[in-house]
Amino acid sequence: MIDMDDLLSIAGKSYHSRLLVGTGKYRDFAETRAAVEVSGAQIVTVAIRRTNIGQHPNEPNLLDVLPPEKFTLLPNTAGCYTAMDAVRTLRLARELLDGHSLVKLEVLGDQQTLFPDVVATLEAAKLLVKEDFQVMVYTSDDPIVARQLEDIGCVAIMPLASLIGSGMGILNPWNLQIIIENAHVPVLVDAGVGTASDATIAMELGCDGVLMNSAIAGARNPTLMAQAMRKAVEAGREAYLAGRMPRKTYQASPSSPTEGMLDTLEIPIIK
Ligand SMILES: CC(=O)[C@@H](O)[C@H](O)COP(=O)(O)O
Repeated sequence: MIDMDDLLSIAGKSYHSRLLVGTGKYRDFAETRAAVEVSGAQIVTVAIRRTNIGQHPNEPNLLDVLPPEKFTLLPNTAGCYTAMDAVRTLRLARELLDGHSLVKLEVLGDQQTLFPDVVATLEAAKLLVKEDFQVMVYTSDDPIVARQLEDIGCVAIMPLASLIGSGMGILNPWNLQIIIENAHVPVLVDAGVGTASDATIAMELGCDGVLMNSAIAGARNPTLMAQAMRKAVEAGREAYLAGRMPRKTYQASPSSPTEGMLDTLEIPIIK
């Protein structure tokens, strides 16, 4: 049973779900809506430069299927390659969403890897925090950059598990662990989750949440995968809170007592 008091707290607001989902790559808005519903996600991220949330008044609007009264929208800067592009994109989002300030910043370094440009990310984060945005920030799994982003005032740090859309899972759990241990704001894995066990591992490591898009949207059955991801995040969180059995050295330990066992037959040594 889920502990209803175990809440994810971001920028002063609390959420029961620790799974955050993207809204891209689905066949249509109906499929997006179905997957988001089943995932149980309360925070959904929207690529402002790709998705219509009012920029094009005569086209289908994502907000009609994911109303802001029901979901916390997280406008993101997917497709931005400079700090200023990202800042301008989020200013537009704030206008379209009546002053909404919780955003996800990502500034990409190149079109091939979609790795974050951490220098530009730091620059954009500084500008956005100054403009009173509450910035959740996509970054590399570098603990030093994570600390610098937190020092700037970002409200959540979102290191990648692996390349966006790759589905390769968590490549560097050790770095993630350092980031988690040192952070004073929520840490959420973002990008690269491929299947349910990846999400569980992230949560077992102590992540506060997981953000994903491709693993659900790209599954053969997106709504079924959305359900699996919801359970995976919950299971990982529970395992983390329960605390795993000690794992000090790789050494066997008999499951039944060894005292009082019958003597074995003496085996002659063959020369
Ligand atoms: C960084 C970013 O924009 C993420 O929201 C990304 O879209 C999710 O990555 P996956 O598609 O790999 O889950």
